[in-house]
Parts: sequence; C-alpha cells; structure tokens
Amino acid sequence: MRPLDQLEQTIAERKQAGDADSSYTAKLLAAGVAKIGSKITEEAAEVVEAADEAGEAGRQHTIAEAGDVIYHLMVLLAHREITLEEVEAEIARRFGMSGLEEKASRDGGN
Ligand SMILES: N=c1c2ncn([C@@H]3O[C@H](COP(=O)(O)OP(=O)(O)OP(=O)(O)O)[C@@H](O)[C@H]3O)c2ncn1[C@@H]1O[C@H](COP(=O)(O)O)[C@@H](O)[C@H]1O
Repeated sequence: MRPLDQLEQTIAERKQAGDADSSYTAKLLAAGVAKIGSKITEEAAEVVEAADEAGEAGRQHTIAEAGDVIYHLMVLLAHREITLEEVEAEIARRFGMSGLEEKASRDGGN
C-alpha cells in the first residue's frame, strides 16, 4: 500500500473510533474545519520558510514540513468525507491542460 493510502486509512480509522485523549488525529477531527484549517495555514507558512533555507539541511526541513502540510490536508479531506481517489481524479482531469488555460476557462484569465 502507498504511504498516502495507508495514512488515509489510519485517518479514517481515527475518525470512526479514535479517542481525542490518545490520538492527535481524532482530536483534530473533533475540533472541526476552523482548527484543521488553521493548522494547514500554519504548516503551509512553515514549508515556505523551510524552502528558503540553504543546503541539504533546508531541503530535509522542507521535506519534513511538506509531510506536515499533507497530513493536515488529508485530515481536512477526511473531515469533509473526500477521498484521495477523488482528489487524484481531479488532478488527472487537469492533465493536458495548462494552468493558464484552466484559469482562462474559469475567469476569463484575470
Ligand atoms: N502523519 C502524521 C503527522 N504529521 C504531523 N503530525 C502532528 O502534527 C502536529 C503538528 O505539529 P505542531 O508542533 O504544530 O503541533 P502542536 O503544537 O501539538 O499542535 P496544536 O496544539 O497547535 O494543535 C504534531 O503533533 C505532529 O505529531 C502528525 N500526526 C499524525 N500523523 C499520522 O497519523 C497517525 C495517527 O496519529 P494519532 O492520531 O496521533 O494516533 C500517525 O501514526 C502518523 O502516521
């Protein structure tokens, strides 16, 4: 199983039967969108900061912070009952379309 699929499964288990006293994931899920969202914002700022750090240490720090962002985003998706498969389908749908083209199709390119 891919690590992301395994993580999705663990988060789903915590959602079903997690105890907020012993599971960080269960605690976040119980806290809701605002709390999960603020963690995503915080971790996103940290990954950007890390990406500006020089050398291999900065690279490793960026990897660690990226893991935090992805984990918290996956908790948010689980909270909204959105599967990784659905997000992957959306990503696949965009293959072959440039980001600029996609933007133009949405808002006239503004
Ligand atoms: N991948 C992760 C993961 N990544 C980051 N984190 C947690 O995210 C938190 C982010 O760091 P912070 O310093 O901001 O956390 P904090 O200050 O304690 O958080 P707040 O009080 O600010 O909410 C830390 O507590 C990390 O341990 C994660 N917690 C859990 N997982 C996965 O989820 C599984 C289940 O975890 P539990 O739900 O805790 O059993 C684990 O085995 C992992 O596989």
